[in-house]
Amino acid sequence: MAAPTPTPEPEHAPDDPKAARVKARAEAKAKSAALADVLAPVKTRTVLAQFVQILASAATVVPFIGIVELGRTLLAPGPTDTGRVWLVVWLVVGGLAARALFAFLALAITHFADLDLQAQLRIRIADKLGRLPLGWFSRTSSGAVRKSVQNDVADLHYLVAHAQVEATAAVLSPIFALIYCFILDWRLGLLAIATVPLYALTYSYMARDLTAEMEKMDTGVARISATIVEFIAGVAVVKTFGQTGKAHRRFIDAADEFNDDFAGYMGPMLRVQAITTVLISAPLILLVNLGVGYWLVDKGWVTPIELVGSTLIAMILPTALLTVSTAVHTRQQASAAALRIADLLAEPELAVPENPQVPAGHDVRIENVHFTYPPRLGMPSGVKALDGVSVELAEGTVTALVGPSGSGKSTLATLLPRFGDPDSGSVRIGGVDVRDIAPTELYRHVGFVLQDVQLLTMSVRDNIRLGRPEATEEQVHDAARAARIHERILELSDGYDTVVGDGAHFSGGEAQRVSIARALLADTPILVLDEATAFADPESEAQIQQAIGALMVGRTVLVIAHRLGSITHADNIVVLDRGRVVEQGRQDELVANGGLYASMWASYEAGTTRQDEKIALGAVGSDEVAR
Ligand SMILES: Nc1ncnc2c1ncn2[C@@H]1O[C@H](COP(=O)(O)OP(=O)(O)OP(=O)(O)O)[C@@H](O)[C@H]1O
Repeated sequence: MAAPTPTPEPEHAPDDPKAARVKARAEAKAKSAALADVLAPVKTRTVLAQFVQILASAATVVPFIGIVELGRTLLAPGPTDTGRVWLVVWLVVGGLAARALFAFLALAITHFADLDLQAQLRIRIADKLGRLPLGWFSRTSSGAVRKSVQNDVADLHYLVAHAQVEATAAVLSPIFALIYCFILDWRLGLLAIATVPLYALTYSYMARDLTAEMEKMDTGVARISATIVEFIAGVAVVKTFGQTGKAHRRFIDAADEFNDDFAGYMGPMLRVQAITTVLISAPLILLVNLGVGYWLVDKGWVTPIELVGSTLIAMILPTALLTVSTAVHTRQQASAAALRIADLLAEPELAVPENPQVPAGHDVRIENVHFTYPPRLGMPSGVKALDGVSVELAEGTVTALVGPSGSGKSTLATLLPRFGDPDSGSVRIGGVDVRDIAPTELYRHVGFVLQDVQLLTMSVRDNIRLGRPEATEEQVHDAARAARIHERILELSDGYDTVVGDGAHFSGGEAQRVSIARALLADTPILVLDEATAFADPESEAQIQQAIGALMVGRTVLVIAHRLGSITHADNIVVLDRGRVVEQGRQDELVANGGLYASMWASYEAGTTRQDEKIALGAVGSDEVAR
């Protein structure tokens, strides 16, 4: 009898308040730790600024003392003691000046600290991006990366430059002033803060669930940012195919979701603010202080001038409390930003070998490789792309990877230049595991020309000699000639000096030939090639094929083949299906085998014949031919 299949545990126990609380606590702890880690480089300076702000806050109380002392002197019976009046006036002026000076100093310290921190973080992030595996970039949207580098780093500004100093001022200035109130009379001290406990209790009770709402809102902003970048990147295709409505949908969905999250946060937040602000509003404080204060004066426990002094102090409390709550809010926002930065900084880097080795030869041996893409939004379990693949590439031979879409061709090919490392199994070049080869050494051995051609905003010449900056003009021209792009470059306004994107606008096929020239010049003995010619017209395609032909000579080549016609002479054809090698061999062997390749070949030939017939009848345009 078959064993009963255990019921899988649900990933999240829904609506379990205890689990939710534990999770929330763990997240809050992670955020605090992330924030502390990100802010560590400026900690000493922010503490120093807070100390300076303590002095400024202490000076805040001097004008209040001055007012009471002035009142006492002026209202004292007999002639006015002008000497004492002047003394008090100078004291007040001195107090105000000291407060302004210390407050300025504190903010200057934090602003300079913030400038340094932003620069350091951007450098750390850029450095990190340089050490992440190339595969990370294809998994992560450029919108999310931009948000980390720009918005998240900038979100820390208010926290570092303002919030900590302002919160210190907001807490300590009233405390110093209140101490003075209590010195005047303990009843006046209590009266000044009479409405604060009510405010604090109401606020914390009403705002207890808002943190989660704010996080949702933050995630929403990241999602909108990512969809905008994706939408803009693909806008030409979208417009051409009249799919504006569909393509908008992802953005609209993200925006709608954000609207809901925003309303979910702002609605309760406004309610909290409206109710709690009344409890610390100036009229209510004035009413309580003057009403009860009149009674204290009437009883003879305090003098009217003391009541005026303490009432003025009570009036600064609302501003102070609002500053504190803004600082708390900013801290939450900055914590979320810090967590994203910390997450990015904690992404696993491409492991750099401690004792790097140099490959002895240029054969490639892929042994029992398994590879699973990490889980991501909407795909919690990850995708197993390679399932025990073994392939050997003899030195100087051409190996073609074929197989249905999604069979793992790109994943396998990009393991050679370490876009990612396999979960198990190994990729060896010249007998050395690619993980034991220093990255710079590896890229001297392995070059790649992929579908997504990246030309940088620099001169065409610099684009071509990216992998070999010391190349001479002649070598650059030779590579461009071999890649069938030299003539086209000479037609540009400034020839090889033309800057890509400014004066040089290449078609897809031309850009591909520039990247082939780049690979030719880099002259790596091993080459990973994606021979997609999707954008090319027949003439351009023929040129690309010639360029690729030039590129393949004398190298160990792994080519991802999309059109079987171009790889019939490959030394080995590896057929992948669902992450496994289902057959391999030469073209004639595989066709004779009658397996997956044979059926792919049959439909390829049938397609080509149909295309030829259509061309003969004049029924297709040139771009259709290219497809
Ligand atoms: N970045 C990624 N994150 C998650 N899954 C991925 C990622 N890239 C590819 N996959 C999945 O891994 C599997 C293999 O994909 P891969 O791109 O290697 O196949 P392919 O044969 O090159 O496909 P195609 O011919 O369409 O380019 C597919 O199921 C694919 O959906």
